[in-house]
Amino acid sequence: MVAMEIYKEFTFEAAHRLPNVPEGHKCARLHGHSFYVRIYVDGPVDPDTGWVMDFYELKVAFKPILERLDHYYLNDIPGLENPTSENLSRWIWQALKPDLPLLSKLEVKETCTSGCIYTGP
Ligand SMILES: Nc1nc2c(c(=O)[nH]1)N=C([C@H](O)[C@H](O)COP(=O)(O)OP(=O)(O)OP(=O)(O)O)CN2
Ligand SMILES: [Zn+2]
Repeated sequence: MVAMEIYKEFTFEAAHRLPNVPEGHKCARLHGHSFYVRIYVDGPVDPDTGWVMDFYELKVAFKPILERLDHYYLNDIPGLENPTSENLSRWIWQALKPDLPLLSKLEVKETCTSGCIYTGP
């Protein structure tokens, strides 16, 4: 059976500040981003359906997590007191993996030019 990696993209808006940056760093100030998240799952292509899993199921799995992030101040969310891209990636992974066992990788971008790729655990 052929294995493939598929993905789905999401965006959300949120505010944050980075509490542990050096004095005078611009990211210590409150600011916001249009965050971009790409969720990957890896698995065998079912010969009957022709897919690894339905993209819709991926959307359903991520929805409750998205709702915890969208239009919130990330620093207020338990586990995201220091909401760097790296910490946000790990936080999403830990929240999503139990409901999405085929999760293989995720990307978080906070600007057009800056982001993080995480492969767990
Ligand atoms: N390794 C990390 N470095 C930085 C993070 C991070 O999460 N991980 N975060 C920030 C800030 O949140 C900042 O908002 C984004 O940084 P930066 O790429 O410098 O943003 P710019 O808008 O200035 O990007 P340019 O495209 O270079 O204008 C900082 N560092
Ligand atoms: Zn930022």
